[in-house]
Amino acid sequence: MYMDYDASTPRALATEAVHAGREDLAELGLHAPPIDLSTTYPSYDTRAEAARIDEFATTGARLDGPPVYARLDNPTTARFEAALARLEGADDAVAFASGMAALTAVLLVRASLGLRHVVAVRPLYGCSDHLLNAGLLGTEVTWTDPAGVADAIRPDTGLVMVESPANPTLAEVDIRALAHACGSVPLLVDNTFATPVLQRPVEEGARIVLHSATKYLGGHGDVMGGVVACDDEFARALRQVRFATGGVLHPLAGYLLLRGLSTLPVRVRAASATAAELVRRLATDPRIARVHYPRVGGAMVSFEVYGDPHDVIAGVRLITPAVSLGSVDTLIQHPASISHRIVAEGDRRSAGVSDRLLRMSVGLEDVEDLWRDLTQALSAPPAETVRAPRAADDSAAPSRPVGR
Ligand code: MET
Repeated sequence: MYMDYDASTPRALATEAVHAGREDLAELGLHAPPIDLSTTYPSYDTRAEAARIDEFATTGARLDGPPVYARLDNPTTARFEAALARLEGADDAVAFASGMAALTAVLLVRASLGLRHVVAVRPLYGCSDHLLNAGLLGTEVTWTDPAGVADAIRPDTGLVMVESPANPTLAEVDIRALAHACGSVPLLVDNTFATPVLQRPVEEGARIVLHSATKYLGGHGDVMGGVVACDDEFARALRQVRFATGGVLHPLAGYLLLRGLSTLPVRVRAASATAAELVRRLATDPRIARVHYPRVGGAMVSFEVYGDPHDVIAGVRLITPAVSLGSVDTLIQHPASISHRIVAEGDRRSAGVSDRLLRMSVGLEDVEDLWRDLTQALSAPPAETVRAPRAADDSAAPSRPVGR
């Protein structure tokens, strides 16, 4: 299985993005990474397989040779994991079926050690907030601000969790200071919005970096996945949980995510430049009450409108009104209605997620086209009708307005 890397020759992020996880391809006589769709792997030596299964159950270490069964490991996904770990400056990475499956595995690793208490800073992505707050996995959460983290830590605290820049307000924390405040408790940073192009939390003392790979890592809105970059010890524990609970990434998704990484630096930089220009224009627009944009930069922009945010969503024509982010095209959504709907209203508001807040994921379109669409949507009269979605096989039919 692929894992070769000579750490004595450090390379720039842009170089790693196109080469990490692929170093053996030329020797294999390949250019594109191979996709291994096997669910099982043959062996004529059952005693040897039993020994390998024992080894995995004991250590969680990646096996030499074929993975026995696809729930243990996959060579295509392993390339993506190796590449993402390299970009994040981590020892290793473990991929999952979604970001929520990845967060679940992290919580289970800690809970299995009896460390069921989590300290977390709001806002987090709405479903992360819900997973912690509802205690679905037997965990208990204490919400605090960054300054309160050290005091909130208890003997049974297994994790401190933050998202920076946070979904959807783009609030940031000082990761280095927070890692210091955590002491020996692992700090998890959700780095989905910044990506390793703009921020590498491991270098600032975080032990665990979480991504919804569905977003910038995939980059094209066509693959769902999650990944955790961390040290070797934590990665082994995550692999054991992944084997036991089954939230594996499909190898085709592993292939697409590896391909996505190769353009990650250019996509993030180009979209960030456009986002920064839109922020400049929004900041002086009289229809906008407040613009949120993080110091670290990036392609996410949030803003509060004086008017009805639902009218803006109904008014866009080039920009796609949809949840999610990190794709090549620009998306806009209303967090209080969608991404953070599951968070109780009071918790949402106290975390700074106002009902007038809109969250935009800036894509790779021309900035003037985006500005034209945004500015006409901001001026749109109150929407009395909404467009019905068109069926895929119905493209010739006119869209039918539907009463609200
Ligand atoms: C199911 S709603 C959210 C999807 C995604 N995590 C987002 O924040 O847009």
